[in-house]
Parts: sequence; structure tokens; C-alpha cells
Amino acid sequence: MTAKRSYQEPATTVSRRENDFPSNDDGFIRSYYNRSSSVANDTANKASTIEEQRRQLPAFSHKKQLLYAIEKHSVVIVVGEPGSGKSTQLPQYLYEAGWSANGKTIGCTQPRRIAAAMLAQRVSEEMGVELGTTVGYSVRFSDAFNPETTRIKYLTDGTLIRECLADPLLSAYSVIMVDEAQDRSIATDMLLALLKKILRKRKNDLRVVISSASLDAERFRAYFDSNDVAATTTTAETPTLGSATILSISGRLFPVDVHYLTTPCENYLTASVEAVMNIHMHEPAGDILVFLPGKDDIAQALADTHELAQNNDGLGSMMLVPLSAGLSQEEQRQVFDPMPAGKRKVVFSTNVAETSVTIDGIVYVVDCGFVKQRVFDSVTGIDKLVTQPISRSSAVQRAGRAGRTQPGKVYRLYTYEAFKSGLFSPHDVPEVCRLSLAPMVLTLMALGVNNLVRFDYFQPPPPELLSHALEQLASLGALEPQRAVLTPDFGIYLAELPLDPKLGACLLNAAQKFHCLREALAAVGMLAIGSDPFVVPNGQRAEAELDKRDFMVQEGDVLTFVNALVAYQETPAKLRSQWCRLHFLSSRTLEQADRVSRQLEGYLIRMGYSRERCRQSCGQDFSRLQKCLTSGLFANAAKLEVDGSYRLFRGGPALWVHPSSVLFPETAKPKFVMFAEAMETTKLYMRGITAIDSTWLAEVAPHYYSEAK
Ligand SMILES: Nc1ncnc2c1ncn2[C@@H]1O[C@H](COP(=O)(O)OP(=O)(O)OP(=O)(O)O)[C@@H](O)[C@H]1O
Repeated sequence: MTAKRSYQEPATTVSRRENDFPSNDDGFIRSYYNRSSSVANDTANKASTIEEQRRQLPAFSHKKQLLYAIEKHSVVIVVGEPGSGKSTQLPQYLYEAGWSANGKTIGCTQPRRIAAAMLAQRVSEEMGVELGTTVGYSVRFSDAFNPETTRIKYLTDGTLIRECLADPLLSAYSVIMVDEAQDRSIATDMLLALLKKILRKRKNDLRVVISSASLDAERFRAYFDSNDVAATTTTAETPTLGSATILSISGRLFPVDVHYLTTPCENYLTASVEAVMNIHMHEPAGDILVFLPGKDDIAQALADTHELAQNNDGLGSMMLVPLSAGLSQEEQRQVFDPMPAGKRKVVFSTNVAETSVTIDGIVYVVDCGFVKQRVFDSVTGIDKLVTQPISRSSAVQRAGRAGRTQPGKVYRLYTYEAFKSGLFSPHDVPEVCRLSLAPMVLTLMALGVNNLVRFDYFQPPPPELLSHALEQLASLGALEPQRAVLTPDFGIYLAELPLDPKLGACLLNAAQKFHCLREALAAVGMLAIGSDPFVVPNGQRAEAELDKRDFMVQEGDVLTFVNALVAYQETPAKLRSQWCRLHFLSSRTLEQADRVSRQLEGYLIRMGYSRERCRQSCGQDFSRLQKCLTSGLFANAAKLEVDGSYRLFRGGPALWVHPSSVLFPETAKPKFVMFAEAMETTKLYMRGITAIDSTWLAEVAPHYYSEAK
């Protein structure tokens, strides 16, 4: 049996609770722990219809105020507690008030795909319409909407930016709500800047709503105020629009008790599993949501909880479910399925469930206090996944997943003192300061922004990241020599592909030079979803390893994945699931990769490549595919060192073959390799490895490698 950890009892007085919470100066809401919502709680428990539930949400009592503000201001910044009804209700209020009466759409953006799809699902249920008709969604590689009938559209910020490529003024929209703006993804920042530009041209017929539970509202207001929209909109016929305004929605539907550890825990994984077991044994019914940093942690926590539960009588009533970005949409949807009576659902999730997601039945949240964040090093050009403490803003969001459909409890696996200390920064470092900017720069250029230095960013990116992005795009052949302008035969097409430019370049080069699109589409489809298709069922490791050998090739992981996906695609559709089970392959992963590669084929066909061109295969000449992959990923080429590690040709830290790689157990490692991504856990590991010939580097990227030996 697990030892019970000691938590601080939540304080009983409101004032103590208010003091617990970071001040408003940080953009947080003080009343978060306020118990005054218990009155609302009683009423809410009696709610029997969706309509009644909607009326009880805090947003409802602010409806008139919100609509008035949106009528009178071009930009409205809405700050409201998690679960107060921003994401689901505001778009409906706008719809009901006639903002889409002229055939225009109300768009609501989300940083994450799962949130966009789930919100559309929920709002279509609330409105009693079929998903994809009046209410729809659009995210990368998946959508459900009808341009003729959809009036409320949930989409990722990135998808809306892509829509700008075809409709630069976003003329299909009357209102755009940028939800979860505190997330500060590159796409959110870029969208804010584009909207500011668009507002200058669409003075009276576009409104922008920016919403969050935890943002620095004044900063957003100042950014939009500098647009001076108000000064440009006074005519007799048109109303005088005010500049940006801030509106807060106070209160929440259900109370949430927050518990901290009294002493720090040594291992967040062990502590998370213990917390789950303790809740399960000592707390009344209610599902549990556990936040962990990454997929590996989730797999370990699932195994540990399973083992502990099996060793304890009467604990079979738990249902363990993983949730992370790498899972297919169908797998992600399982998280929302109702539980059979008497079962307790335990969801182990990365931060994909942190914002805008309501999982009905969640009463308990366990927050390990860590997140895995991507950080790009512009000197080495390597992306690392680094595990680090979350921000206080993230802690608010995580806690906000409890108390949405009933009162909740949050167990923070860190001390209150640590939370208040400098260890937890108020907000996450925005992506624009820590990720590769090549995708952003490519899109901005495709939108006609050629002066990247003078562009009115929400937050100017570090110059070294900007110059690295320009260097990368130039070396891929996307820029005209010596000019920051996209090449007409390559750069423009590259911007149209919904892919990282390195992967997009592999596809375009496969079509234009290497004539192996069949396999390149499979390789890029697999790399775009970022999941390993091989599965190891409990107790069947030896059989699974043996079977994997049927697909394994010494050329590395990517070609092994291609073999598996091509074999899957050649299997008749109705036999695919059975075939996958037989070969220890994940049918969901392969189905998703197949769907992505077919969609990418659609993009290429729209660009003018024939279907025959898309089916061209390299046959047994794998080197053609390897060379093609090298033409996009050349910056990730590395050579073997005497200690068994690898190092980039341009120098940098030691890189190791990941244990999941097909090249891991071999003693005779290839002298030169190239990887899709590097991830730092105990060591800096390479993933998605392909063996290469070093002479290809000077051939496919002469500007980058004048001589590689
Ligand atoms: N799928 C769902 N099942 C049941 N109730 C839901 C669902 N989605 C939303 N709700 C109800 O609607 C409320 C409002 O949700 P909404 O996502 O609009 O809040 P929010 O203010 O945007 O929260 P956040 O800031 O956390 O995104 C939830 O607290 C919950 O009571």
C-alpha cells in the first residue's frame, strides 16, 4: 500500500485564500478560491437542462456587458476564471446577437487542436445542431465545417493564419476570438500581430476578442491601443469605435480546494502515482486528471499505477487513460467517454488538457508541477525538449480543469513556499523567444511581410532567432539569393504546406528532384505525427521485437517506419486492424499517418503535381529516399565519435541514439546519421534517425556544407 503524503489543509477563510493567490498585478484573478460560489453550486446541482446550465455560468450575467463592449470597441480583452464560460458561451452570445446574420463567421481560435475539436463538439450539442453544420472546427489535418452553413468555427491559431494566405483580410469573419491568449504560442503572437494589421483595413466590420483566465490584460490593451483604430473611424454613418477595452468575468460555478505538499517530493512520478492511489482509496467518487510532463512519464505512470492497483485488493475499479498530443483524434476522444457505473477514470495527460478542455466527471486534479517544453538552440540548430517547472499561469489553468461540472480538489505536488518562490515564474517564456522561427518567417513572407525587422510583433523575437530562421530558409532554397523574398518555384509552395519547412522541403524535393514521392509522403506523414508505430504489449516484448525485424532496415528508423506504413497501405482496408495486431503495430498511428500523407498528397496535387508523380516510388533504391530526406534535414546531420555518441558537423553537444531507435542495439553504428528531432532527458537523444552518406551533404546543401567528410 502506498504511504499517504502529507498535504497542507486548505485554509478555511476567504482572506487567507485570497492571499494565497498571486496578485492582480500578475494578471491573475484573486477570487479563485472564493467559496462564495457555493450558492451558485447548490443551484447548479439542480440544473437539469443544458439551457439551465448555460444560464448558471458566470459569463451569462455579463452577457449584456460583453455584447455592449464588443459593439463599441474594436478589441475587447476578456479575463474570466477557468470554467466561467468564455470559450463555449461568448461565441454563442455573438451568434444570438446577430454577428453572423450577414453570412459571416464567428471564429474562435485555440492554441491546441484537441481543444478546438472538443469545444466545437460541446457547442454544437448546446445549440442542438449537428457538428459540422452551424458549428464546426478546423485544425491541421482534420476538420468538420461547411463554408456555406458554419457560423461558429473553432480553429487553431495556426489554421486561421493559413486561412490568411488565401483571404488576407479574413473577410469571412465578423468576429475573431483569440482564446487562451496567455499560451503565447508563436501562432497566437503572430495572429495578434496580423489582426492588428487587418483591423486598420477593416475599421468597422471586424471585432477582435482576446480571452484568457490568466493574462496580462494591460499589456494586450496597450498593444492594440497603439493601433489607433478609434481615431480612424469617425464618420457620420459609422459609430465611433473605442480602442481596446478590458472586461472581467468574476466568479466560478463550483469551488475548488487547492492542497499543497508540506514537504517537497523527490520524484514527481512516484508522487503522482501515490496521489492517485490515495485519492482512489480515501476520496469519494469522481474522476482524476493527472498532469505529467511528457509521453514517457505517462507510460511509466500508467504501468506503475496498474501494478500498484493489481497488488491491492478491490482497486480494479480504476480505468487508466493516457492523453497527449501524439495520440490520434480517436484515441484522444476516448478520454471524454463516460465511465461505466462504479468505475473511476484516471486520465494521465501532458499539458494538452491544460486549457479550454472540460472532461466531464473530473473532480480531482493532480498537478506534478512540471512541463516538457521545446527550446531551440540557435547556435547548434537543435530543438531540445526540456523538463522544467510550470509557470503560475499554467498552475491556474491546470487547477481550472477541476470544478467545472461539480466541486473539485487540486493536489499540487509542490509546496506552497515553492509555488510563491521564484521557481514558478508568473508566465511561460513565449514561444517566439524559445523556438525556431523558420515556420513563422516563411508564413509572414508568404503574406507579403518582407521587412521582418520592422514588423509590429506582439513581442519582438530575439535577433539571433530571426537570423537563424532566414539562414535556414535560404539554405533550403526558399529565399532568393541575397534577398528576403520567397523563390517562386519553391519558397511559395513551401509556405503552402502545413509542415515544418524542413519536412516540406523533403516533399517538394521528392517531387522535383528525387522522384520518390510515394515513400517521401509516407516518411513525412510518419514524422509529422511524431509517433512510433511499433507497440510492445505487456509480456510480449520478445515476440514484438522479433516481428519488428520484418520491417527493420539498417538505414534507420524513418525507413523502417516507411516500410511499416507502405505495407499497411497495401493491406486491404478491412484487414488492416487484424494485420496490425498480428505485427505488433498501432493501427491508430498508421491510420493517422496514412490520413496525413493522403492530405499532403492533396496539397501537392493542388500545386499541380500529377497523381502519377505522387505515386512515383524509389523501389529498392533506398538511397534516393535517404538523399531526399537529407535535402530537408541536412542541418541535423551528425558524425560518429569514438565514445559511440554523435556530433553535428558544425559541432555542439554529444548526441545519442535513443533506446527506441532501430539503430540502438547494434554495435556497428553508421558513421553518419541524420535525425528528425533531438530530445534531452537523461542524455541528449536523437529520434527518427536515418543513416546517410556524408558526400550527399555537399551535394544537397552545398551552401551549408562546402565540404563534409
Ligand atoms: N464537454 C463538456 N461537458 C460538460 N460540461 C461542459 C463541457 N464543456 C463545457 N462545459 C461546462 O461549461 C463550462 C464553461 O466552459 P468553457 O470552456 O466555456 O469555460 P472557459 O471560461 O472558457 O474556461 P477555460 O478558461 O478553462 O478555458 C464548464 O465549466 C462546464 O461547466
